[in-house]
Amino acid sequence: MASPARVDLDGNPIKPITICMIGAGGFIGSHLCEKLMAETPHKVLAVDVYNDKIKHLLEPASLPWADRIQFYRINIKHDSRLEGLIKMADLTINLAAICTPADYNTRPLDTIYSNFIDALPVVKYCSENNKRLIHFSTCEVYGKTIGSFLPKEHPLRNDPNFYVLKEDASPCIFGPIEKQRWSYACAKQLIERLIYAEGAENGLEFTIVRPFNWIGPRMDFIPGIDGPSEGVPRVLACFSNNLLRCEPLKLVDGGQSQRTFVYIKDAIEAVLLMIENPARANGQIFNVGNPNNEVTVRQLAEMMTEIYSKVSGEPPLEVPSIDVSSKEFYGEGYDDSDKRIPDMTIINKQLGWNPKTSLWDLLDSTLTYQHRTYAEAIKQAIAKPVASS
Ligand SMILES: NC(=O)c1ccc[n+]([C@@H]2O[C@H](COP(=O)([O-])OP(=O)(O)OC[C@H]3O[C@@H](n4cnc5c(N)ncnc54)[C@H](O)[C@@H]3O)[C@@H](O)[C@H]2O)c1
Ligand SMILES: O=c1ccn([C@@H]2O[C@H](COP(=O)(O)OP(=O)(O)O[C@H]3OC[C@@H](O)[C@H](O)[C@H]3O)[C@@H](O)[C@H]2O)c(=O)[nH]1
Repeated sequence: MASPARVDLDGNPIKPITICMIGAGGFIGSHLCEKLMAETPHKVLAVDVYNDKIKHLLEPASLPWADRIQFYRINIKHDSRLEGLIKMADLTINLAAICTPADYNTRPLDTIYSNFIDALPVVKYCSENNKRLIHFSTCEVYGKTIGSFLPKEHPLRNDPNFYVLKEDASPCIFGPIEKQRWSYACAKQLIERLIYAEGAENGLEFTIVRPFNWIGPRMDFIPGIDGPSEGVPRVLACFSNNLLRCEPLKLVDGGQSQRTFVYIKDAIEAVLLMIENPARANGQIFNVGNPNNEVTVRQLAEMMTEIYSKVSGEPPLEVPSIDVSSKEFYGEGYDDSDKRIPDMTIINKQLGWNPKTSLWDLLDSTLTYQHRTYAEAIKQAIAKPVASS
């Protein structure tokens, strides 16, 4: 019996489309490709310089979706095939970016080029060819909260008007130019403004996504195992690496910054709704996060330590964390977002989406994955120098 036709939020049947996904080999791209292959009839032209995270979707040729996904090893900085792929597709999703904070102040030029200049042709080709674009921006475009400028004990710091981040109302507050941490946020803000202007002046159909710390399996890399030993990934991978190696977790400037974390699988549901409901998503900027999962970085470290001990069966370290200064950890020019609570009004109204997974549950499944994937390799890497001496 044929499976029932899939319908959108307004009850209309969903037609299969072709998606040009740029940055498909990254963390978010790999989960989005998985979802599209397993649960939809859509085709994906997967563009990236790497494909390790989607290899399991590309091989063997007997996979049920083999004729619906094709990988193109393309650096969008300089490859004339890009326009052709955008023309072949109904929708382009641009995920490509340098997006790890350790790069923002140490490789500021690459960061600005990657997040602004390299995204320009993608926007231009979509606009000129009347193709829909879903562009990945960031919650970092909000920068610091208004409340962060009030004295520590000021009562208005507890007023949501001073910290909740709203797509259509909140200002974007960055530090001075020498704090190059904000070069990423600034480049992302300018490409958002350009896309918005293409919509206003030339009718580009666009959706902008502002992810609020999406985390889960396959995020970044474990230094010395599947990435450079001196590399500094985002916090989930940094802390996972410390836990796997039985080293104290490093709390930058005391771990006082606050974040809300959302499970990648919840967030991907929101992206699928955007893909399949263009009438509700076009012209919108969406916060995608989980306002209920807020912790300080210190609390995150404590929670991950407890969960990892349960998952691995190893007792927690006697000294589970140490404080490091941001200058020591990231170098000159680092700065930080103090607090990130997404307002959910727009995504609720347009797409009826809400995140489901608690921080405890998402860390439990993610750390189970990290342990299963890396514990043995770390053990061998640690044993190596001893064995060869
Ligand atoms: N993960 C999050 O919580 C988060 C938060 C805010 C914003 N974002 C945004 O979402 C997008 C995806 O993030 P992610 O977490 O999957 O990062 P990621 O680094 O895992 O993925 C980015 C992918 O883009 C590819 N890429 C970069 N430059 C390229 C180029 N010139 N040509 C071809 N491919 C290129 C990389 O190889 C990588 O596979 C980024 O734009 C990022 O700024 C993510
Ligand atoms: O080992 C570590 C790593 C990180 N941290 C802290 O943990 C917090 C989170 O750091 P992450 O590296 O995950 O990145 P951030 O949340 O600061 O920014 C991220 O969020 C939005 C996206 O656009 C980007 O993926 C990235 O810029 C920061 O306060 C950082 O200083 C530690 O205390 N210890």
